[in-house]
Amino acid sequence: MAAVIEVDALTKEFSRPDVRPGRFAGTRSLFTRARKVTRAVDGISFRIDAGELIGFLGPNGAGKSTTIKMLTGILVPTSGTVTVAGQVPWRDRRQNARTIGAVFGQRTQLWYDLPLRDSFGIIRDLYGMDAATYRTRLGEFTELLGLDEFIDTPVRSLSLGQRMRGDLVAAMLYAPPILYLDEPTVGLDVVAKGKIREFVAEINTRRGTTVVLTTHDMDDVERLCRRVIIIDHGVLLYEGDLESLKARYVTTRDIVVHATEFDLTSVASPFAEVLTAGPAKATLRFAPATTSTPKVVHDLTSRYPITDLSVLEPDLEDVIRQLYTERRTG
Ligand SMILES: Nc1ncnc2c1ncn2[C@@H]1O[C@H](COP(=O)(O)OP(=O)(O)OP(=O)(O)O)[C@@H](O)[C@H]1O
Repeated sequence: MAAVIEVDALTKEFSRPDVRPGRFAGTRSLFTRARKVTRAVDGISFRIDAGELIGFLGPNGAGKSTTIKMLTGILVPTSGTVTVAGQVPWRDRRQNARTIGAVFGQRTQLWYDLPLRDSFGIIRDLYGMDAATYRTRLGEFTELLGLDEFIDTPVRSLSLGQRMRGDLVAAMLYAPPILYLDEPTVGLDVVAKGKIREFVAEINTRRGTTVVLTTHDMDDVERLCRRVIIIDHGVLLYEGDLESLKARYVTTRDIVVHATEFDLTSVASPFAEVLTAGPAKATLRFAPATTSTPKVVHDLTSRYPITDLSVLEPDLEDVIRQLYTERRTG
């Protein structure tokens, strides 16, 4: 696969006058040249292939928005390079605007007083779309996202979930090959979240749109992303498969067994440690690095009349927390 986004040693510093508290606090900055520099992004490099749906993660203040702003051409880097579909985003802004779509969860790009339908019409004209393509695409998106009920309602009267769906359509109408989504499900109910996830998965698989998804919602990540980039304090912590990340940080797995006609209180296994054991249910822990799941399952089911069994999935939130902690203390 060819890389569609290439980021190399990317750095962004923000600098502002350093006003210190004191007797002349208010006037000090007029007379000194002292400036306070924040390095929001600190030399990160990564590649995103065409057609990927990648999670871009990090705690608050990690530098995610600053990075996305450089990828979309809103901010100019202090140093380092970015190419998006062969262009330098802040230099080729006009061309870049056709290459990318962007949705920022916290604010809308739609016209507040207009119904969605009129906003979409403006986008059609801005991007010079032909009538047939526009009609087909809008029809397809309307159906996917269930826009019918509110497409003629002014944006200011829409609920957050409805508005988000409108924003997604607006970003995808002209079929940009790359879509940036910044917290697209924040504050939404389960139904609206589900619709948005379905839409994102659909455009990624069916149209091959490359999607860069920033989110604090680990459900979004689990459901949508195979690969993730994780940053903290402007530094790259991880770039790779979600599964490998879990494998690296999850050193133990828990298995829960149930029995209806047998007392599990004294359950034991040479391959796992018993965490809790009651008459009908027991939880055991094993190390996947040395013992395979089938081995533990086979051992338990061959020796006990087990009626139900489940291996607990590692919690992504725990994995990521561990990654942040390791970096801060290590
Ligand atoms: N215009 C600016 N001027 C000064 N500092 C800034 C500016 N924009 C961002 N920062 C600082 O840069 C750092 C990274 O901010 P950024 O918004 O990129 O983080 P984030 O990962 O998007 O966080 P969140 O998840 O909270 O949105 C923060 O310390 C922030 O205060």
